[in-house]
Amino acid sequence: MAIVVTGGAGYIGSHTCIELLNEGYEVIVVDDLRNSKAEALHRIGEVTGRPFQFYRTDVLNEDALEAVFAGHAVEAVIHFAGMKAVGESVLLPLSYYRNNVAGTMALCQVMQRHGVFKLVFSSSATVYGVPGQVPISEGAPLSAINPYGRTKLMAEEILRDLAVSDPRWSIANLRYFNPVGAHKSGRLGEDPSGIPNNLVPYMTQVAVGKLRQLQVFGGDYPTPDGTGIRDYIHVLDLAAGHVKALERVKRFQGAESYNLGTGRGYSVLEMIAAFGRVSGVELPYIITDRRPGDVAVCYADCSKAAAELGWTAERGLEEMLEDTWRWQAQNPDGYRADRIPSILYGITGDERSAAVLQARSG
Ligand SMILES: NC(=O)c1ccc[n+]([C@@H]2O[C@H](COP(=O)([O-])OP(=O)(O)OC[C@H]3O[C@@H](n4cnc5c(N)ncnc54)[C@H](O)[C@@H]3O)[C@@H](O)[C@H]2O)c1
Ligand SMILES: O=c1ccn([C@@H]2O[C@H](COP(=O)(O)OP(=O)(O)O[C@H]3O[C@H](CO)[C@H](O)[C@H](O)[C@H]3O)[C@@H](O)[C@H]2O)c(=O)[nH]1
Repeated sequence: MAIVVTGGAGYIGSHTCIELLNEGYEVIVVDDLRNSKAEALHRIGEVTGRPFQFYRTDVLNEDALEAVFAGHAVEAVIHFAGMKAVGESVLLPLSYYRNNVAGTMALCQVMQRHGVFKLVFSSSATVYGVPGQVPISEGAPLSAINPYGRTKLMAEEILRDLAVSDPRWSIANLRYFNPVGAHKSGRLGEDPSGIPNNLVPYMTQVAVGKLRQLQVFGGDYPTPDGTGIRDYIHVLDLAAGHVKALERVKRFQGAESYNLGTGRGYSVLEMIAAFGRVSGVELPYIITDRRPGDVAVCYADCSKAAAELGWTAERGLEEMLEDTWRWQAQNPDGYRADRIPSILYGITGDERSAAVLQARSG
């Protein structure tokens, strides 16, 4: 039985594919590569030494998805495919609702037609809006303050309705806090297109000289040093959390939500200091105005994931930054400078349709 991983070429998806392959799962990646490179797929094969299937298609293309499900005995789906930039979602709300909400609906419709009812969904701590208290537990009030957040909230609600409508569904909504870090090999990591929105990729691009200096958004928050506090979690811990959630959806019915974080918050200035210790690079920074929409403090209560998934994050901040730094230093241009994937993979035919590709190591 196989696991379909939508968005498996992306940052969190690629690390999760590695974890799944290492655990002996059969993996089928569905990704249209709108925000990733086929090179990431090659590297999954390289570090695991295991083959997997890749279909280059948009999850909104139901005919292509049908072909994927018709061609394999699919046991469950992990649905990462989605767009994730808050600022972009304000400018392109229709694209965000279409991709993140309609895409999730299209996927569920195809799953239902093929009798596949186990789903692990990529949600976000953004569904807590401005948290009333920390640590945030899953029972906290939900709200969203931008279109991206609303897409995640709507998708979660649709999935809850689906689970109520038919007891065959088992769905885990995983609410990630702040994913950072990279694979230990230095071969896979986060490869943002354009100027990064998020703190850690911005820091590492300043450190390699691609960006001039870091702007610290706000020095007057009600926190010990005045800067924003977040719960950063290693992408390898997140990946392990997906495997645990997959095991869990095999054993329960309904829809459940789980926080995936460490339960520990760090301020921006603490992040800069820790990065300096790990990399030896003193980052130039300037404290500027607050970024609109940012909250002061956000960290998770992860006790539900510990109790029900048997999962806790194991890696600390320095390990997260060390691994990110290794990836950035070894790949200053991300996946771009490497092999030409279209030749390597022999992508044929209409790339928008489901071209079946066999990704192999070496
Ligand atoms: N990285 C974060 O900070 C964060 C935090 C919380 C939640 N999430 C969610 O986790 C998921 C994965 O995030 P990521 O950081 O790995 O992002 P990413 O952009 O690196 O990966 C997403 C992948 O999905 C693919 N994709 C997007 N839309 C698609 C579509 N319609 N059809 C097929 N493929 C499509 C992209 O090409 C990309 O490979 C997203 O749903 C995101 O919203 C991310
Ligand atoms: O250049 C930067 C970038 C960020 N920050 C600060 O660093 C902290 C972390 O910011 P990120 O942009 O890395 O992460 P966010 O917490 O803002 O948001 C991330 O986590 C959220 C969930 O908590 C959502 O999932 C969202 O999509 C995702 O980008 C914040 O205090 C922010 O103000 C800076 O000071 N300078």
